[in-house]
Amino acid sequence: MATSLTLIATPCTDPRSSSSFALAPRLPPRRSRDDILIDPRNAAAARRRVPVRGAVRATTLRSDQEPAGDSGATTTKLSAWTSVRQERWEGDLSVDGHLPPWLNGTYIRNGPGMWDVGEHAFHHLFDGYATLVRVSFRGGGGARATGAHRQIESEAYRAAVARGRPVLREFSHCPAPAKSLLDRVGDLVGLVTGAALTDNPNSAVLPLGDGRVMCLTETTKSSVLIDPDTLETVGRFRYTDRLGGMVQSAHPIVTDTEFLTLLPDLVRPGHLVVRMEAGSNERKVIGRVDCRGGPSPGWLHSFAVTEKYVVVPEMPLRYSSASLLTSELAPFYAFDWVPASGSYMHVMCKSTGKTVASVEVPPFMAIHFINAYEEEGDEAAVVVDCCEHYGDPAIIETLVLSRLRSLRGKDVLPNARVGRFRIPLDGSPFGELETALDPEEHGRGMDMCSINPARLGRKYRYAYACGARRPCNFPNTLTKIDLVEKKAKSWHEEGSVPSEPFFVARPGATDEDDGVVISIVSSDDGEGYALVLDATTFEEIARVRFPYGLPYGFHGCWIPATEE
Ligand SMILES: CC1=C(/C=C/C(C)=C\C=C\C(C)=C\C=C\C=C(C)\C=C\C=O)C(C)(C)CCC1
Ligand SMILES: [Fe+2]
Repeated sequence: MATSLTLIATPCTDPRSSSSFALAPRLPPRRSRDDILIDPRNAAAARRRVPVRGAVRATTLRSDQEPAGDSGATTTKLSAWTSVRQERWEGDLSVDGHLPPWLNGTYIRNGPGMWDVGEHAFHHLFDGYATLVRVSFRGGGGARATGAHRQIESEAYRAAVARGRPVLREFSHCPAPAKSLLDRVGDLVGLVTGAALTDNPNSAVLPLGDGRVMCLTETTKSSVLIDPDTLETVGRFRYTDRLGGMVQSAHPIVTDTEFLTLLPDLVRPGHLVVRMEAGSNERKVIGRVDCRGGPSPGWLHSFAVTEKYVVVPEMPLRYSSASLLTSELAPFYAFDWVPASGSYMHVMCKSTGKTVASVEVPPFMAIHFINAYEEEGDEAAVVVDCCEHYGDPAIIETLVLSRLRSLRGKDVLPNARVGRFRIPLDGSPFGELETALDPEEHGRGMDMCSINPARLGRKYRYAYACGARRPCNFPNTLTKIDLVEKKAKSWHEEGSVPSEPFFVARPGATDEDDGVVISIVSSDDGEGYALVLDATTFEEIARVRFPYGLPYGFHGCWIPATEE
């Protein structure tokens, strides 16, 4: 079996695009299925898996360690959990349906699209090397769009490709300890300084207020800038402050003027709340929240803000400092589940840095916060919504790749709901956690959410998220949640895996749901397309098709076209 991962340039001439190319890693052949020849010149053939003369040979990187499949896992053409087959591609996309004439700009999605390197197959969804997918809409409602995908060239990715195996610590993967004493000293230095941790920025993609576009995940060093047109990795985002910190939230809150984020303190459990002005690389501390439980801060993938406050969650799934500093896996990979440590919500005033509320709340488990807002009056409070997994960290294990591949159609997705916290601002010691709407409305699946950004930190009505049509092992619907009527509408197609529904507002819109929702879908028959839904009716209005299936990805963003 070929194990070399040397990158080889393989020119790819696509008559529909003058700038198409592919750079395919030399990869081990698949064992379980036929190799696939993808030729962007013949999308239909690629979809039917018909080899095309002169096509770019791009071998699929599917893991050999896939368990003996059931539920059709061995026969499906679904590409969601399969490594992207080429390092990059770019070309024209065909549109089925009618795009709104005002849709003029670029949608980019980030996510872990490559889970295999050399002989090594990653174990967990979160481990994959970052793959960007772009769809550019030209406005005017035309029947064409352009698209691309490209790997982010982090140090973790480049080193893995060069060495034919992962070199840095990924979510569920710790590199084997060095053999020589000298190398072991080097390893220790790497662990203590954070140099041994990944910089693979596979979670979010964020247009900053100054026009730069950042991709990142949970390590501070994973912040990189990319070119939104070419998807090229521009380079690491260098913070010019001296705040350091090994980890950060993967979801900074970015507006035209600022970038707010949280830096967990693993040594003295707490979080620094920091702000960076648009155009700057310097984070400044707003304040510090001390954790109330221990022994380390609660995992903080995302958080929420209101107009005046930053809400800092503290849940019992806590960073395992030992795991991050010794490169050994904890019970939940990088985390420990410590239910006795309690669950808390802290509220910090953005302008003074003072903690105005710190309450104990019922146990919770949330990866993604949806939004938050202030309620005024006699019973002033902060309301915070999240995708809540009933205080159970089982969702982490649900996202192991072998389970995603082999348990399709089995009803093993843990229940989730829209959890709504009420944090009183009158000094009361406790906050409430209730279910915002009957979870049956969205099939008891709930994650990967977006809102109209104009409602950020304000009272709002609609959230878009992935829900469930059971039986399923992964969220498989796109769902619009009406938090006032407490109802949901869903899009679903049997066997398809849609990624985060991302809301894009119509320019000039005043209604909260006036716009479209974009999601990238990996379909059961092996196709990959951007689905565009009318956000008001939640009806499908267009599919923008890639000539090959796409891997699952996490979060998207929208960059409006600039006036020419
Ligand atoms: C989490 C830590 C690390 C790495 C994290 C990475 C690389 C990615 C995390 C991605 C996440 C949390 C994605 C969440 C997706 C949730 C889904 C799809 C939910 C579906 C539910 O139904 C480090 C940097 C390795 C170490 C610190 C912790
Ligand atoms: Fe996320």
